[in-house]
Amino acid sequence: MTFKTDKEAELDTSGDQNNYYASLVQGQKIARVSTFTLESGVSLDSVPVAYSTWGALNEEKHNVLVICHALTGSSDAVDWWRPLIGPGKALDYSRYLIFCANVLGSPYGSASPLSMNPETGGPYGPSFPETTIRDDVRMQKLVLDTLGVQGVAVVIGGSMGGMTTLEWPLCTPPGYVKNIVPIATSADHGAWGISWGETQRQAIYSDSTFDNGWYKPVPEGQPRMGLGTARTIAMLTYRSQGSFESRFGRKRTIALKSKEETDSLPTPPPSHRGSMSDGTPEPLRLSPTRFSSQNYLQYQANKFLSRFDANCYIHLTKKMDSHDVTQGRLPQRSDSNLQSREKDLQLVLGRAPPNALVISVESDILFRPEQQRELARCLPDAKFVSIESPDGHDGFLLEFDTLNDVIVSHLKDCFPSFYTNESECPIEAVETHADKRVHSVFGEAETVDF
Ligand SMILES: CC(=O)SCCNC(=O)CCNC(=O)[C@H](O)C(C)(C)COP(=O)(O)OP(=O)(O)OC[C@H]1O[C@@H](n2cnc3c(N)ncnc32)[C@H](O)[C@@H]1OP(=O)(O)O
Ligand SMILES: N[C@@H](CCO)C(=O)O
Repeated sequence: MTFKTDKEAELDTSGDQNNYYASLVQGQKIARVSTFTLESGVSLDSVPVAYSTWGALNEEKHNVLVICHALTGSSDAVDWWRPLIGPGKALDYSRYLIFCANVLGSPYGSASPLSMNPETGGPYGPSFPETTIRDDVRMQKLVLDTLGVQGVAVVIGGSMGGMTTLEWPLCTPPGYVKNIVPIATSADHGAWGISWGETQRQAIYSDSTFDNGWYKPVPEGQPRMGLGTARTIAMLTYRSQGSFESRFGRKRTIALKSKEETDSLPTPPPSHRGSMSDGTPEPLRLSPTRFSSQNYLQYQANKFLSRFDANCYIHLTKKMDSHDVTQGRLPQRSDSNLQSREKDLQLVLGRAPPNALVISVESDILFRPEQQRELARCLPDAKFVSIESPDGHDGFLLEFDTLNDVIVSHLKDCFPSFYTNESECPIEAVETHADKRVHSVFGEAETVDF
């Protein structure tokens, strides 16, 4: 199938054969947009957009549920929201066509720093142009057009995915999106969020192997120290002090180190070692005792290094920094006619559909509950739900039961016609790979070899 018109998507199965990270994602498809002009004015040609779908379109082609992934997610929502997906669940592919696309700049299959730059024949690397949340929405809408979609029932997403969720009704024709569920997100990325992102980027820049972004872009070529440190910093913002204390407290563990790693440990001078009771220096331990929380962070860093790319990480954190729903959407005003922040937000978000469900995680220190309360006040007739969770920001990826209950009940209220018969799947031909997945097991590994 080929489209000659600019800015239409062509369905394609080739993807980018050289992208290792995209090969980690199961069952996704690729659409290719012939020409796309980014908000920055830069044009890209033959732009791949990786996406996954579950379920089928109804006759009116408007039973679409769009999921927007977070910073390091992929189009495979089953990978990170599995307990919410399935018949009778919040993301019910027997009632909706569920669509989730990978954002621009992510390593999981859409155009990114890993893509080939046609001008050089090599990967874009750090020269990949900046993209915005609005670019993602406009791009994903083109893919929906190609799939024949006439309208979207609801857009749901958390964190960066919540930013995308907010932009969907603002970047598409009025009435195209009927409802939104922004979770653990904000109307703009404030100084706090920008600064955490900058701290993580600085960790990457300071790694000597980063080479201004021109490292070999496969897991082995990564600026490992920098990206690993960025992830450990990020993990602290995704969780909470309470969850760290209750999970790890002062528990200790033995870090199993390789002989090479142990041999390369610097030998501290005797004055820096502890003392034995007779005053002689404490002997060096070859397997130093570590706190369990240190091990956990190291483990998370290593896990991340095997699945994410540093240039993509920098790109996506900058994309989040660009998020501001009011940007370019407010009338020109003189200084004497300035409005309050809330009035400005009401003006812009007033264009979103009514009855949004805004969800907050009460212990979130990154996207703070007051930011979601503000959204709920400024979106027309919105509802606000706070989820009790000790897990901080990542609560939106962990509190499955509560999320499921509040979203199901909300969708039943908003779209009763999709729920007329509880016992039957209104769409028979349901194609999904959701059922074939193995549930991931979260557990404690107190002694980890890395
Ligand atoms: C193809 C792709 O990869 S797509 C992208 C997938 N990822 C995403 O979509 C991003 C969103 N997901 C996330 O951010 C995370 O996965 C979350 C929030 C959903 C869950 O985080 P997790 O890291 O799985 O949870 P948690 O914090 O409980 O950590 C569990 C892991 O830490 C390990 N762990 C726990 N305690 C310790 C410790 N003291 N020391 C070392 N390791 C430990 C566990 O063994 C477990 O290991 P495993 O992941 O290999 O099973
Ligand atoms: N844990 C999530 C948090 C970002 O919101 C991620 O890595 O994408």
